[in-house]
Amino acid sequence: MRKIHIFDTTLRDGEQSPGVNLNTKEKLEIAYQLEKLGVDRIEAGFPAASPGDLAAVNAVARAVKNASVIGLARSREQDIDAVVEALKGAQDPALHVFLATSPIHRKHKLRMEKDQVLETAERAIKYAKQYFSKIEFSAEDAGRTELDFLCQVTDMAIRAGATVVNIPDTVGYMNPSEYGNIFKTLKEQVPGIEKIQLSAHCHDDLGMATANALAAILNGADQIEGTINGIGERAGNTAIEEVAMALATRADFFGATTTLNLREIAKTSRLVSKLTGMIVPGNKAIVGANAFAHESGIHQDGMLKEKTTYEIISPETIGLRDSKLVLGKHSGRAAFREKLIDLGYELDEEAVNTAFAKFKDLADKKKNVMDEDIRAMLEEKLAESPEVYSLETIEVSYGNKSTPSATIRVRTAEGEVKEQTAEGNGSVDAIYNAIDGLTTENVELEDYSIKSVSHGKDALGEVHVVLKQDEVSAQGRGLSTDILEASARAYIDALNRLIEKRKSPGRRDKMSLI
Ligand SMILES: CC(=O)SCCNC(=O)CCNC(=O)[C@H](O)C(C)(C)COP(=O)(O)OP(=O)(O)OC[C@H]1O[C@@H](n2cnc3c(N)ncnc32)[C@H](O)[C@@H]1OP(=O)(O)O
Ligand SMILES: CC(C)C(=O)C(=O)O
Ligand SMILES: [Mg+2]
Repeated sequence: MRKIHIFDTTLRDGEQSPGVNLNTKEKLEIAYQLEKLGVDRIEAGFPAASPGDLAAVNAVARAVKNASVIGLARSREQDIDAVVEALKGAQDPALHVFLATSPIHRKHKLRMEKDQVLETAERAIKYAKQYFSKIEFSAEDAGRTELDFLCQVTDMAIRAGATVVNIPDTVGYMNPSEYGNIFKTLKEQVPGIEKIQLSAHCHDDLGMATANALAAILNGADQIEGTINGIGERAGNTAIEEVAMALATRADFFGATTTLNLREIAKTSRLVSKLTGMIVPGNKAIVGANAFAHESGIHQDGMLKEKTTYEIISPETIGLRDSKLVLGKHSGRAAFREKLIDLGYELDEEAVNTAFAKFKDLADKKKNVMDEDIRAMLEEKLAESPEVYSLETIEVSYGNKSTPSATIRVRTAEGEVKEQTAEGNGSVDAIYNAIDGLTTENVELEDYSIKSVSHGKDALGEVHVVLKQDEVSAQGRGLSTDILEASARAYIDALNRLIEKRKSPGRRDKMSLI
């Protein structure tokens, strides 16, 4: 299999992401992790950009032992000198020098004719040659450069002494067949091309950075440049983890491989996200939180039977522990049953069905049903003692300039529906006054507490109350995504238990599974 070299530019192009600024310590931490990941080349920064970046590149250059360390420079002597300075102490230093070649860049940015571009780049490469044996030349905006001129530029770079020629799609304008064709043409038409490595550097403006990089590989590219998590200027660069996993997963198709230690991918992604502050979207290929998560019942059932039904990569390959079955409104019984086993509950089929129906109700109200939600739902008391009152509906009116009121409708054990409206000094007080008005019980609220069962705005709220009547007290619990409903449920639960206790005084409260 052909080996594809991985040129990591997380610390240079990745750092060009708006809002990202890595200090020396952070660059070093990422560089050490990139070494563990096994990238071949690390572009550590642009030393001419600032004394701080020069110092950071120098720290990386001195620290890294198992990858070549590279600094970027314009085709200007002072930039090249800054790279020479920054790479002092590097075990395997290399220069990356660039000049734009496309008509748009020549005319508007550089204000140079074609021959001036050729001369300037040639002069820079030859100047650098006295300091570096390894020089990569990039024809910036190669994607929008006339193909015959790009052949001329590549020829010049090889003759001047470049060891790698990079073909950047600087503005992410290419599609895979066009970009692949550039590599094919250069391979066919430029003399001496076999003496150097051809490199691909893609941007994701049209979402094709990885596809374009793979097309380059299919057409002879020896090196892929990219960043971890695909961060970088504007929409970012080719994500290295995507290329590495595409080659590993579809070796049958690409016939090429990297020497990356794939098990370090997840860790590297997390570190880069943490230090750059660039959050990885949940649906990001390979490293997104959902890349190995399955939510829908049919998929979960398939996964439980055989993982390859819905996973083309095993999470262990990139250093994750396992796939996740996420319970939500699309989940089915198979995944729910599995979750119950995971959480340590043994329920018979009927209990599973009852719990599953409750779970579906909850999933309609809540985006993510967490383990804590399921535990709380399962441990909610069984209607073991007959419910004297059960909550039918609740309506609360609250305004900071008006008196809160609540209308509660309950059903009695005999099937009678009763409704009562009451006011209170707060919403919960109004609810409790309305419930009091529905019953003939004279109870005292001894304790009230509320807590969130899981996390997030839609977390389940759990209310505990203790009611007292003639020295007998009972506690009740209510659970809902709405705290007022949870409050009403807790009060009615305690009321039912109090009535039950009065009827059979020796009996203890018992919580049990559904
Ligand atoms: C596609 C890429 O990712 S390229 C890399 C982008 N990275 C950076 O720009 C790194 C951070 N940059 C910087 O700190 C600054 O831009 C510096 C220090 C490099 C230069 O700063 P300044 O001297 O103030 O120049 P400024 O940034 O305003 O303009 C860039 C100049 O470089 C010229 N230039 C651009 N690319 C090149 C090149 N490859 N070779 C030679 N000159 C170039 C421009 O034409 C412009 O020249 P002009 O001032 O004569 O018009
Ligand atoms: C410096 C070059 C390689 C670059 O980042 C680009 O053209 O996108
Ligand atoms: Mg770039």
